[in-house]
Amino acid sequence: MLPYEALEAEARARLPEAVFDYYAGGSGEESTLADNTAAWGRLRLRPRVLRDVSSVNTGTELLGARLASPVLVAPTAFHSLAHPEAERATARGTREAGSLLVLSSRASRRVEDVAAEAGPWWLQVYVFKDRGLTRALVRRAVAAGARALVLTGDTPVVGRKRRDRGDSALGLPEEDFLANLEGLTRRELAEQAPDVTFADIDWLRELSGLPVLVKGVLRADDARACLHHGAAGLIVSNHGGRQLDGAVATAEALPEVVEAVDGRVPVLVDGGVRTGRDVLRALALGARAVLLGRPVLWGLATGGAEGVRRVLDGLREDTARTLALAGVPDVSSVGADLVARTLWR
Ligand SMILES: Cc1cc2nc3c(=O)[nH]c(=O)nc-3n(C[C@H](O)[C@H](O)[C@H](O)COP(=O)(O)O)c2cc1C
Ligand SMILES: CC(C)CC(=O)C(=O)O
Repeated sequence: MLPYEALEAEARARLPEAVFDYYAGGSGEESTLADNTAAWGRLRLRPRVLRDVSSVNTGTELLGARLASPVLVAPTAFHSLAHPEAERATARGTREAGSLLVLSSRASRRVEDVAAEAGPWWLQVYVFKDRGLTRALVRRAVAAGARALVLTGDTPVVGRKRRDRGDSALGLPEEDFLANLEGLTRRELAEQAPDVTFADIDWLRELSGLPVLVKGVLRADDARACLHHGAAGLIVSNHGGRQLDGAVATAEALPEVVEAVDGRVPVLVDGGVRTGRDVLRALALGARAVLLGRPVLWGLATGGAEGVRRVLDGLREDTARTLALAGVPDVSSVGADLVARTLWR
């Protein structure tokens, strides 16, 4: 079994079935979920030979943050389903690994408590129907030291997951569901705003004074519109195959977005990144960094903060070995020549 498969199997054995299915599952027929991993695997590599790789540097700088590798933690909801220390453990493991946490608006612990354990972190923003809830959360995140906001653009409504057994099967306590929605006592009021638009990028930037990245971009025209509204970075993502099923795999969408952005802001990518080879493929297609969703949840479920650290350290080591095998001594010198584009169609 590959290390990722073994980790997932261990998490599956530990978690209640409904929780595992909530984390692992995708929407619709799960075709995008399957495609994400498969699409990275289809990209063939073109290693360089006879380069001195006696020292390989995976260190990366991203919007002012120094990171041990170009791998970040993607925002995922409700970590208390995986571990009693929840997002506090995720934050600690991420910091110990020298990575950056993107904290979900749907975190099950208060942002202030998570921030106390975190290294550099960004807040993922869902715009709620009641924009006052979003405003209050953003203000708290700024006060607690968030360095950027990540507006998720692909979730005006929540995708229907085929393995969903309903909220009650998850057993998520009400206070965990509402952890960051101040004063809210009923779940219904925490609905996504279906009228979220590009103008909300401007709103969030003015409200917070922080750089705003947009997550969920899969097209060149949307990428250009985000830049027009002052986005400081883009994340090519299909939400791990949990929103519009049938949406293009992120490895396929990335080149189009990179081309449209033309180096003006960093482009990141997530979805099905599991190995150092996948990290190399993403960088070769022009991404500055990748984000990990489910692998971090499996690390948390199997080992708390230490489990999260192990997952991130493991991927950093795999990335370093991959770079050495590809003849690349420094992540910053990964270029488009590393992938065979003729086979990629
Ligand atoms: C259980 C789960 C919860 C998620 N919750 C959020 C969320 O609250 N906000 C968000 O922007 N994305 C959310 N995502 C999407 C991730 O940020 C990310 O795009 C995706 O998981 C990356 O794919 P991967 O899991 O294959 O690595 C969630 C994904 C999962 C699996
Ligand atoms: C509460 C949901 C909107 C969280 C999420 O983004 C997801 O489960 O994919």
